Amino acid sequence: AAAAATAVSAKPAAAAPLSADRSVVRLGLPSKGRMAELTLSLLKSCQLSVRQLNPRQYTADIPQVPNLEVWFQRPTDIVRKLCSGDLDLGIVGYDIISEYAQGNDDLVIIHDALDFGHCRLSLAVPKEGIFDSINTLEDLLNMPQWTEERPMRVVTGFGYVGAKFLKEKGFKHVSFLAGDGALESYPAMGMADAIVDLVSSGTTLRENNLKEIEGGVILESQATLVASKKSLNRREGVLEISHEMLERLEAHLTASGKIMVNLYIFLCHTITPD
Ligand SMILES: Nc1ncnc2c1ncn2[C@@H]1O[C@H](COP(=O)(O)OP(=O)(O)OP(=O)(O)O)[C@@H](O)[C@H]1O
Ligand SMILES: O=P(O)(O)OC[C@H]1O[C@H](OP(=O)(O)OP(=O)(O)O)[C@H](O)[C@@H]1O
Repeated sequence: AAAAATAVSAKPAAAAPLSADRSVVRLGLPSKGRMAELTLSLLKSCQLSVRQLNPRQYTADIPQVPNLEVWFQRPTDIVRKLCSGDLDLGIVGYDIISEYAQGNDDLVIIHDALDFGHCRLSLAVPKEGIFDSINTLEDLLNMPQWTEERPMRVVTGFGYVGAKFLKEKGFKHVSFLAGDGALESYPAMGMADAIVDLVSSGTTLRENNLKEIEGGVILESQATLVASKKSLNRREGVLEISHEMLERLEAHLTASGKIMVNLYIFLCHTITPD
């Protein structure tokens, strides 16, 4: 068990050397969860239909793009595998990149607004009790309740960005508890004072008697196309495939009235050395 524990690190994978024994380009797509189907339908709208022979297989292809392998992975693993050099491109939410790449500068977002998976990562507290008159981050920061012995207990699946945000905002007495889901239940169970979680419609917060506070949005997220800079610079075909995907995404999103926010591109000359 000790050996296993040392093999698993909370830190992002260090930028790995590019594996030379692979000539095919790899794109990671979400294998399940709310992003999975939306990703496939966006690609389909861009005439980039993914062909998966068997729904239990994790690999597929896009006939219009030769030399590209699609790998279905959990979003967190897409980011980890981009960092380790085992994927070259991926489609994932910006929230997941922020949390799991942890500033790894090998990752580059080449399209930051694919127009689905919109949500925000937000700090929320109970509507009532000691939080009755707490409406801003400053109110929360100035609450006398938080001390070294009794810190504000925050439950989240976003320990890295959550802690970074609160530290930057001047919170000193905070402890974090990791949770995977149904985080909105923790305050009512007496296990946490606040939560840092994704919010979209706000219904889940409301139904659990929680509220967001002014200044408490940590980040805004939607689906993005992300690449390994090393792959873009050095693996044959990655730049061309990125270009092709971006052109098709741009054509589709522009036709549906969306503005391209960040065509990182292009690309050809602007990728900085890794
Ligand atoms: N309520 C929401 N509305 C819109 N997009 C969301 C919402 N919640 C999450 N997302 C986006 O969808 C992504 C995947 O969320 P989802 O809950 O499906 O995760 P998952 O891959 O099934 O993992 P897990 O089940 O472990 O949470 C998130 O990283 C985020 O970018
Ligand atoms: O603002 P809303 O539209 O209500 O959406 C917010 C909820 O959506 C996500 O949970 P999800 O449905 O993925 O379930 P989970 O709690 O198991 O992660 C998120 O973690 C919130 O709980």
